[in-house]
Amino acid sequence: MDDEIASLEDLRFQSPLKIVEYPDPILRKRNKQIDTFDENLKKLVHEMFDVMYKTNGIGLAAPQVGVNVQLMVFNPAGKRGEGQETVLVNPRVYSYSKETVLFHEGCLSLPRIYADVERPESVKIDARDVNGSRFSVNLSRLPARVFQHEFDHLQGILFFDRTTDEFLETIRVQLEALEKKYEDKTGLPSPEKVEKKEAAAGFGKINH
Ligand SMILES: CSCC[C@H](NC=O)C(=O)N[C@@H](C)C(=O)N[C@@H](CO)C(=O)O
Ligand SMILES: [Fe+2]
Repeated sequence: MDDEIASLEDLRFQSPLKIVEYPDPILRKRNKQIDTFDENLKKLVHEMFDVMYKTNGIGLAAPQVGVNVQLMVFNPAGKRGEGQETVLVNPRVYSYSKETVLFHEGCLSLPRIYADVERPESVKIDARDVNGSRFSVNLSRLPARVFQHEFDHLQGILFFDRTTDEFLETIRVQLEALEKKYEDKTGLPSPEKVEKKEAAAGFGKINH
């Protein structure tokens, strides 16, 4: 676990939030712990839900909007006013179920790309809420799936890092198109290429 604490500067953001797409290096950076529970954090959370709903998401991690801190929001219903909105600050996993399930997953940072990803069916976590109060919760089914997808973002892992090389071949063209889009937009070489997956995957070894 990364114990570095985010400064006020690290928590600064620009409205309206925009989704950061692969292969932007922001998605692979370390995400710092939050210990400032103020109005700025509440505004960031509110705007994260806004952009998540607007882009047809069901979960969003702070690095996906360019803020490298340990924060995620999700609502498996995907609509404001429906389902349950969850905000997790500095989440930690206590345990994963042995039972795993496959799910067809998409990512707002990899538009229109989907993959079957195997993950534990349920997970026990603890976290702080937006006011800084600690709580524990057991998640299963879709909430557990979304949590694990967002928790990966907080470790710099993208869902295609968890697929087989054979599957990767089937989405290579789409990943390369995103790499070209990044190069055209920034004038910089893509910081990672799909064929260099092994070297570029996150900043830690994937455990399951
Ligand atoms: C199944 S976990 C997906 C979480 C992801 N969050 C951030 O990247 C996300 O919201 N992805 C969307 C593409 C998504 O899953 N949208 C839903 C509802 O439109 C879908 O079924 O595609
Ligand atoms: Fe994602």
